[in-house]
Amino acid sequence: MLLIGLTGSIATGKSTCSTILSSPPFSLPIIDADHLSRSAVTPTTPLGKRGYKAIIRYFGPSTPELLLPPDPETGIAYINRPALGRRVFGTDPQRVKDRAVLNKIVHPIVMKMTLKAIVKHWWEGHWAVVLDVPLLFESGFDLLCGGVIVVGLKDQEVQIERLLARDREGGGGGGMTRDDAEGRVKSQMSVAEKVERVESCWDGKGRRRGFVVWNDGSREELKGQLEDVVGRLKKGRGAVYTGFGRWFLPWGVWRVVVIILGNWWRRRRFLNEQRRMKAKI
Ligand SMILES: CC(C)(COP(=O)(O)OP(=O)(O)OC[C@H]1O[C@@H](n2cnc3c(N)ncnc32)[C@H](O)[C@@H]1O)[C@@H](O)C(=O)NCCC(=O)NCCS
Ligand SMILES: Nc1ncnc2c1ncn2[C@@H]1O[C@H](COP(=O)(O)OP(=O)(O)OP(=O)(O)O)[C@@H](O)[C@H]1O
Repeated sequence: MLLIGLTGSIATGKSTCSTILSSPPFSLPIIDADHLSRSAVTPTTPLGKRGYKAIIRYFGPSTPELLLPPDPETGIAYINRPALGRRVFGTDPQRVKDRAVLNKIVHPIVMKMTLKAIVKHWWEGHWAVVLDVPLLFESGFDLLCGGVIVVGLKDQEVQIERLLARDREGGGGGGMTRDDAEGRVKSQMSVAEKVERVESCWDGKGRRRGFVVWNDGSREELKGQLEDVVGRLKKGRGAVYTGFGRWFLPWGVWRVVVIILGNWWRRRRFLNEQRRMKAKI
C-alpha cells in the first residue's frame, strides 16, 4: 500500500483535494490529521481525555476563556478552539513557545491515531491511502510516505482571502481578523519552502515521488492536475503490489523500512545542505 502525504499551507486547498481524491474515479481513503487532532482533545475517548487534561493543565491558568460553557446534555465543557488558536498562532516568542507545547501534547496522540488508521486501511487492501497532514514535514510524518503532494497557491493574497471567506461563511463564525489570518499563515512553513522540499527530497533520480499542484485556478483545474499526479503514482502499483505486501508480511515490512530509511537519508542531506547555505550567508 502506498501512503500519499498531502500537505500545503493553511487554506491552500488540502481539504478540497481530499474531497476530490475520496470521490470517484479515485475513491481513496483519507486520514485527516485536522480531524484527528480534534478527537485528540475531546474528552469522550481515553486518548482524547489525555490531550484534554494536558491542555487544561498548561493553558488553563493563563487562558480564562479556554473552555466553552458545558454542553447542556452531556455536561462536558469542550475546548474553545478559536481562543486556543489566538494563544498559539503568530510569530512572537511566547506564541511560538505555546505552539510548541500544544504540538507536543497533540502530535503524539495524532500519530497513534494515524498509525491505527493506516493499519486498518492496509488490512482492507487499498492500493493507496492519503495522509492529509498540514504539518507533514514539520511533524516527520513525511518519513512514512511513498509519495507526497503539496497543494500551493502562488498568490498569498488569494490564500488570506480564502481563509477569511471560509471563516465568514461558516467554519470559525466570522471572528477571524486579517491579522489573525496572517498570523496563521506565518505559523507554518511557507509554500515556497514546501515546494523546495518536494523538489529536493521527493523528485530525485528514478521514479518521481513528489508533486506540486497549484490551486490558484478553478476546482476543475485542480482535479485535472490530481488526475495526472495519481495516474503517475499508480503506474505499476496494481493488485499484485497491494496483495503481496499484505499476504507476504516480511516483504511488506521490508518495504516500509526501505521507505523510511530512504526518506530519512534524503531529508538529512537536504537539511545539511540548507545549513551549509545559511552558514555561507
Ligand atoms: C490551535 C487549534 C486548537 C485551533 O483550532 P481551529 O479549529 O481554529 O483550527 P484547525 O484545527 O481546524 O486548524 C486549521 C489549520 O490551522 C493550521 N494549524 C493547526 N495547528 C497548527 C500548528 N500547531 N502549527 C501551524 N499551523 C497549524 C493547519 O493548516 C490547519 O489545517 C488547533 O489547530 C490545534 O489543536 N492545533 C494543534 C494540533 C495540530 O498541529 N494540528 C494540525 C494537524 S496535526
Ligand atoms: N480552486 C478554488 N477556487 C475557489 N475556492 C477554493 C478553491 N479551492 C479551495 N477553495 C476554498 O478555499 C477555502 C480553503 O480551502 P480548503 O479548506 O480546502 O483548504 P485547506 O488547505 O484544507 O485549509 P486548512 O489548512 O485550514 O485545513 C475553502 O473555503 C474552499 O472552499
